Amino acid sequence: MGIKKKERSRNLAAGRPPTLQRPKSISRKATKALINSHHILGKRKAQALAKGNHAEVAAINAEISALGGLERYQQASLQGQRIDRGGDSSRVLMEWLNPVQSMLKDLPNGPLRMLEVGALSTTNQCSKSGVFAMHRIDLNSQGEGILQQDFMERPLPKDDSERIDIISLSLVLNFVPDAHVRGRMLQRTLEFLKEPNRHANPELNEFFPSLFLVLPAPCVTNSRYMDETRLEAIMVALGYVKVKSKMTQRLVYYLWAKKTAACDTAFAKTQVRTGTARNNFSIVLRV
Ligand SMILES: C[S@@+](CC[C@H](N)C(=O)[O-])C[C@H]1O[C@@H](n2cnc3c(N)ncnc32)[C@H](O)[C@@H]1O
Repeated sequence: MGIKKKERSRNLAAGRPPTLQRPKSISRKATKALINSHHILGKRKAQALAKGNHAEVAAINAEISALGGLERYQQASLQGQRIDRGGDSSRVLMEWLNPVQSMLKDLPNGPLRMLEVGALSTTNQCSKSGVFAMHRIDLNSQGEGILQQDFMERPLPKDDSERIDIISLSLVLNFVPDAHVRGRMLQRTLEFLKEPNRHANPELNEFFPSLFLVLPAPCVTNSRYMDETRLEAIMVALGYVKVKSKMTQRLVYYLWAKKTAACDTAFAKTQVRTGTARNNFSIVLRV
C-alpha cells in the first residue's frame, strides 16, 4: 500500500510541467545578493545603452547570462514570495480589499479586470481570490497563464471592454533601471485604467480604478532622490489618490486610486536627502 502511494506521487511530480516546478531553494542572503547584482547590472546596461557603448552592453549581457539571466532572477524573486519569507505581496492587497470582497464576487457586469505586470505565478493571492478576471504579463513568461509582453509595448485598449480596473506593479518599477522609464511606466498605467466613479456603490469607487504599487522599502526610506512626500507628489500629479499604504522592514505597499486627470507637473531628479549610505532610486516625470 505504502509503496504504491510513493510511486503515485513520484509519477505525478515527474509529469508536472517544468514551469510549475518549485525553484531550487537558495538562502535568503544569496537570494538578496542575486537580485541586487541583477539590479546593478540592469542599471549599468541602461547607462551603456544611453551612451551607445555596444561593447559594454555585450559585456554586461554576458555578466547577466553568467548569473543565470532573467530566468534565475525570477526564480530568486519567487523565493521571496514563499510564505516563510513574507508571502506574495498581493496578500496585502487582498486584505485591504476585504470590506468589498463579497461585492466583487457578484458584480452585474462580471468580474473586475486585473492586470498583473511582472507576474511570476498564477497562484498568488490575487489570482486565487477568484474575484478578478486576471491578465498577467511578464518580459519573460514563466508559463501558461502569463503572457510574454513588455508593458511599455502593450497595445493600448481600444474601448472600455479592454480597460483595466486594477493594475499591479509589484517590485517592477525598481526593476526598471532608468528613472525616466519609471516615470513613463507610471504615466502609462493611466492609459489602461477605466474612468473613476463608474460604480453605483461608493465603496467600490473608493478602491477602483487603481494601481497596486510595491517597492523595496529603501526606495522611499533611504534614497537620495525619493521619499514618501515626493512619491505622493508624483502620484497626485498623475491624478492618483493614496487609498492604503503599509510599510514593513523590507517592502512598502500602496494602493493608489485614479481620481482626476493628470496635471502638467514635471519632476526632475532632485535631491531630498543627503548622506553617503543612501541609494539613488528616483522617478523622473516629463510632461
Ligand atoms: C522582482 S520580479 C517581481 C515579481 C512579482 N511581481 C513579485 O511581486 O514578486 C520583477 C518582474 O517584472 C518583470 N518586468 C519588468 N519590467 C517589465 C515590463 N516592462 N513589462 C512586463 N514585465 C516586466 C520582470 O521580467 C520580472 O519578472
